[in-house]
Amino acid sequence: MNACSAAVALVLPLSAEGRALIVALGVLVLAAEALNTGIEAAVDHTSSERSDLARYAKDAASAGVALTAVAAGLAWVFLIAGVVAGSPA
Ligand SMILES: Nc1ncnc2c1ncn2[C@@H]1O[C@H](COP(=O)(O)OP(=O)(O)OP(=O)(O)O)[C@@H](O)[C@H]1O
Repeated sequence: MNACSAAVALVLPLSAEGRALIVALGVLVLAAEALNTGIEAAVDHTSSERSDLARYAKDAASAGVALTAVAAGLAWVFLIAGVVAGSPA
């Protein structure tokens, strides 16, 4: 998904800043996914029992990933709107 996003950003007539934003947000999503994976592993290592704290930790980490993906999606919306409007994006 990130590779597709970066490839499309390179093909579309975006400014260097627009391309940098898309690539940087893609890397941020990967970083958030890595942190989420680490938190899931740490929680599972700590205990295999179900608990509210474990659920909170995993859900918060997962929400962090979702928020970075939303940020990347919003950046795409604004950049595409700029391309459609003919203004430099
Ligand atoms: N130890 C736990 N206690 C309470 N809720 C949990 C726990 N582990 C996971 N959950 C809940 O399940 C959701 C999915 O977690 P996760 O992706 O780790 O899968 P899982 O429930 O551990 O099952 P599986 O490992 O079989 O896929 C979490 O976002 C959280 O809401």
